[in-house]
Amino acid sequence: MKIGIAADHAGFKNKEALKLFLDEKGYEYEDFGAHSMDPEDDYSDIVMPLAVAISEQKVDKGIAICGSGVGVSIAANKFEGVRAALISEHYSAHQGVEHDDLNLLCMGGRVLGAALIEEITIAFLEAKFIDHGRFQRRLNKVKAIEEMNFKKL
Ligand SMILES: O=C(CO)[C@H](O)[C@H](O)[C@H](O)COP(=O)(O)O
Repeated sequence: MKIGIAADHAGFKNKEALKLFLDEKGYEYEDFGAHSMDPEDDYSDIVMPLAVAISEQKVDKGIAICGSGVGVSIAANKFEGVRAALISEHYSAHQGVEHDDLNLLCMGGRVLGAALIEEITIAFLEAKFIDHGRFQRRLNKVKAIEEMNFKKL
């Protein structure tokens, strides 16, 4: 599984800590930045390369952290094929993947502690989409909405 991670200035320290945790657990990942704590590393800029990689299926699952997790989730969901959600507890982290094929986990570095970020991350990474029945039907409807591309109407 190819994993990508990204964070703005507000999530930078969380991302660095999460990298150590992922190393310890044996996950391989690509760091899409930011690579320092520059306050001009805005969430929209830093999440874009990761969202593009997910959209182009170069990355299977992504993790994005900003101060609240709101900014990165809003920006990332503008990209085709990206299903980003702001998650702050264990249940939604795995249910989001199992039912909704969540592929970008967004978290708030100013909201969550390190232990919870780690627990949520593992739940998200270990979960698999249940690719049949009502979950597939609902996902197909979400994809159909995406394909309508309302801006062109
Ligand atoms: O949470 C965020 C967006 O939802 C951002 O990461 C920032 O934390 C937030 O906008 C606050 O920005 P600041 O320039 O660090 O005050």
